[in-house]
Amino acid sequence: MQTGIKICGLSTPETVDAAVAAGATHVGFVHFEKSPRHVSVEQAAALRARVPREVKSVLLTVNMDAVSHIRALDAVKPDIAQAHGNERAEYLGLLRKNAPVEVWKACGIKNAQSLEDVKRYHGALDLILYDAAPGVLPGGNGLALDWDLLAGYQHPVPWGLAGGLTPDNVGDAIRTTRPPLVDVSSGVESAPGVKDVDLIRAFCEAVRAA
Ligand SMILES: O=C(O)c1ccccc1NCC(=O)[C@H](O)[C@H](O)COP(=O)(O)O
Repeated sequence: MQTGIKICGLSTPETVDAAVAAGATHVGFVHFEKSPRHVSVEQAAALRARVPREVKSVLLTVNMDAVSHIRALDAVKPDIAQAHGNERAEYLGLLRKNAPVEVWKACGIKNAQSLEDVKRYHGALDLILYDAAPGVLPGGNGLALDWDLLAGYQHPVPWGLAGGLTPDNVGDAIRTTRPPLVDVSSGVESAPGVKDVDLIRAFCEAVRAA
């Protein structure tokens, strides 16, 4: 099956259109003020409105209070809410009950124990996104996790691979871990927060060629 492609941290109409044209299956908007990719709820709603129905939109947040989060989801109307902080399973369950979205949880993977630790979320989410452990930011740091930890792992829930992926290494990542979905942010940027349409295209081509 073709690997899904999520281009995350898009903040301009041009790069959203480029990601869609390049064949991304998911586009992500980061609503987190400390991020160089931050967009306001209003900006995220305007970007989301450009996305055709066959491409899924993701609103990424970090440790937001539940009421503001549900309000933001209501305004942006993404297909998916991606929680990228220390949100608990109960919080994800609350979102699932109160917003008409899939709920994804990003988890930093340091070692084999991390894979055990994320089991606490099973049952409370629709997809788990394995990322590198947090760096300066909770995500979007361009850091890769140890792909060998995922090689041959029997995943109990739907999952995706994030962290340090680039057009040059995504083929190796796919061959090693066989992910249903890959997620990239800084690997398709010319500077933090500045997406590069040529890199977006190259990334999508590399995924399809893998
Ligand atoms: O991208 C950000 O700035 C960000 C900030 C806070 C939490 C998460 C963030 N991004 C998460 C993503 O979905 C990234 O695509 C994922 O962490 C991979 O990032 P990268 O290693 O830069 O490709």
